[in-house]
Amino acid sequence: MAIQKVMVIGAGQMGSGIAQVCAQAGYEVILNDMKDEFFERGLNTITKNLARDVEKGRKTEEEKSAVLARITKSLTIEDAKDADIIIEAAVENMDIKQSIFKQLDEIAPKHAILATNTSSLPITEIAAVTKRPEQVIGMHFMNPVPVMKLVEIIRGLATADKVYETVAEMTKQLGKTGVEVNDFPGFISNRILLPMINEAIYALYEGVASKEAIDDVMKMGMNHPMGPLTLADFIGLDTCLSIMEILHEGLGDSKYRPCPLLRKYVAAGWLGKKSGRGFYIYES
Ligand SMILES: CC(=O)CC(=O)SCCNC(=O)CCNC(=O)[C@H](O)C(C)(C)COP(=O)(O)OP(=O)(O)OC[C@H]1O[C@@H](n2cnc3c(N)ncnc32)[C@H](O)[C@@H]1OP(=O)(O)O
Ligand SMILES: NC(=O)C1=CN([C@@H]2O[C@H](COP(=O)(O)OP(=O)(O)OC[C@H]3O[C@@H](n4cnc5c(N)ncnc54)[C@H](OP(=O)(O)O)[C@@H]3O)[C@@H](O)[C@H]2O)C=CC1
Repeated sequence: MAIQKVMVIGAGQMGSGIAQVCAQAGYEVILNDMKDEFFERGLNTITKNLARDVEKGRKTEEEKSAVLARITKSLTIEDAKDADIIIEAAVENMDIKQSIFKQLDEIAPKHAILATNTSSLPITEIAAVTKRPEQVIGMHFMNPVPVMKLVEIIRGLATADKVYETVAEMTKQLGKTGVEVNDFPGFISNRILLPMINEAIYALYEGVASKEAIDDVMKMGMNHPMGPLTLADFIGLDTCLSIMEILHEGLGDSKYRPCPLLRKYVAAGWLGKKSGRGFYIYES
């Protein structure tokens, strides 16, 4: 199936990045969020990223305008009616994702693929609320989307081979590398990454070292580009907590219990970079 029109649901840090790389690859993109201000915030991020590319000589002003012209605003899920693929990047919450997929199943054309950028939720459970589970798949981009090469492509229990192949081909068109993964909580990326981040938070909670020291050890000692606490802030502490809860519940092992300090920060609204404060404080 030839994909021409892509709808992205959620214009947050991931949705805006996905919309940008799709538009850069020549796809027509419908970028959806619930409120105008959320869409505008997402478009603003895309515009800034493209402006930086122009500044650095990687794009011309005309190319920047052409990418932006391929992105259309949407504030209603009804706009899925003529999309070939919908990539959902709303918040990491099963009820919200199932409600979106139920509606998409009613609205989207029969041939349309319903993909989710979930970090950890079972694809099979999301697919189960639709009448087309064979057309539901995980397309897990990494943050920041315009920079990171990987897309984990996750097959749900019922995902058809043809759908997998179409998504693998689209991933290549986006200039990314797809890696095939089966449907288990956290897939590969977050099953390995998040316990490390959670352990770093435990180290802080138990007073083993300061946040800066913990980050320095992993940056300078292990050559990680960001320390784990900086990375947690970058991902979003709400998303980190959701992923740990899904690992804990889905794999049933106490080694995945979320650190109480992580829960406390999320309860306080300290969500990391996106809210201005997490382990560190950020200027807007
Ligand atoms: C939670 C999940 O489900 C899965 C996940 O995504 S987990 C998170 C995975 N991501 C990571 O682990 C990221 C780790 N961090 C990094 O790789 C790097 O710190 C980084 C790429 C984010 C920034 O790199 P850096 O060298 O520290 O900073 P900087 O020099 O400013 O940026 C490097 C390049 O990335 C670009 N960049 C940085 N942040 C960006 C952003 N948010 N959006 C777009 N481009 C960005 C910069 O423009 C720069 O490009 P050029 O060098 O070509 O101009
Ligand atoms: N952060 C990361 O590093 C990564 C995250 N992911 C996954 O991507 C998804 C999005 O995460 P991220 O971009 O960080 O989160 P953000 O909080 O930045 O963005 C989510 C966006 O979706 C909007 N939204 C919520 N519900 C709906 C809905 N029903 N319809 C349309 N839009 C909606 C939110 O609006 P509002 O602000 O009102 O809630 C917000 O604008 C999650 O599933 C996450 O697990 C995957 C890879 C990496």
